[in-house]
Amino acid sequence: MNKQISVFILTGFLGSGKTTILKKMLVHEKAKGRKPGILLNELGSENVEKESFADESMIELLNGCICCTIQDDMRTELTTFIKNEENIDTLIIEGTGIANPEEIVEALTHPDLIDQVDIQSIIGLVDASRYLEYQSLFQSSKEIRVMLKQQLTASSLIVVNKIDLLDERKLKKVTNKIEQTTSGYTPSIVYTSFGEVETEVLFKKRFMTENFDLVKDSPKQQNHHHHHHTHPFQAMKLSGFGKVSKKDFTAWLKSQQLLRAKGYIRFEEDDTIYAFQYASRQLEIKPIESATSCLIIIGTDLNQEELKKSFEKLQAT
Ligand SMILES: Nc1nc2c(ncn2[C@@H]2O[C@H](COP(=O)(O)OP(=O)(O)OP(=O)(O)O)[C@@H](O)[C@H]2O)c(=O)[nH]1
Repeated sequence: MNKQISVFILTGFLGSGKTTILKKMLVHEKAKGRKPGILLNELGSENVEKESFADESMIELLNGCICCTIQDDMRTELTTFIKNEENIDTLIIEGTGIANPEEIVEALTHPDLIDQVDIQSIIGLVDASRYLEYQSLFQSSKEIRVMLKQQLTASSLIVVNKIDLLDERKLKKVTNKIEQTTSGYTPSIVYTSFGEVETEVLFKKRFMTENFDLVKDSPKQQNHHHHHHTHPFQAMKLSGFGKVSKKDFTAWLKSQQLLRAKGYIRFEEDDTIYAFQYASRQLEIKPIESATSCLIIIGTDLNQEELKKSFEKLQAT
């Protein structure tokens, strides 16, 4: 397999400190002798911070959020970037303040891209000085609260930033609120100002993507897969499988606890290879010219061994 680029995703509401932390990460990577690249996404037609990154290897995605509308753009841009900038070791993605990080994971786990990147962590920034206001029924909107929840529950590390701007009593309230929002997700939380987080904490690998090759992973070798319990939001890829029945596959997808599945597949019913998308419990298929079968699953607390076993059974029947 070719070299994989380590990817960090920075998320957090407007002004929470994403750019501040991004700059620190760039300094750290360079000091370690690694070459970082950055992907900046802006809602507007111009990136006002561009000047600060004039010397960096950079992709800019303007005029929209990395959501469904420009996800394809992001994937194409990334694929070209990876091809042209062979010496990049680390890629740091800063979403817009209103991006849902799951959409970024979605683009990175596209079957054509997943093997080239290694998602390390989703770092969620919180502006401690304004968090209570954003959570208040009176001072903010439902959209803001929903978005903050999406950002925090998808994060593998939460950085509570700007603690210089509030007292201990208020910080305690912020902590309680975050714990309430993320209950059941258990991401790690650190407290800081100006994004001063120890690099071991910041750069720790917290997002897991497991690869299962059904041809190579004979039953005897299965114990090679480690079980990581760092964060429940994760991805897995299955490859090396043959045709399956379309009916069984659809039923199987619906019987599993998944957020999302996608990939390339051949059905017993005909000889075509299809690109498929499974979201909101709906399966969509589209014939394509050529591809190697693979199945990518994204979810929380996936029982990967069980999923793999039950999918293997599907093939045998
Ligand atoms: N007082 C204080 N200011 C901070 C802290 N961290 C960042 N700032 C300032 O807050 C402002 C916004 O920080 P950025 O890092 O640009 O935030 P961002 O999340 O990238 O903002 P957007 O680009 O709007 O999404 C800047 O002026 C920073 O210098 C902090 O811990 N305390």
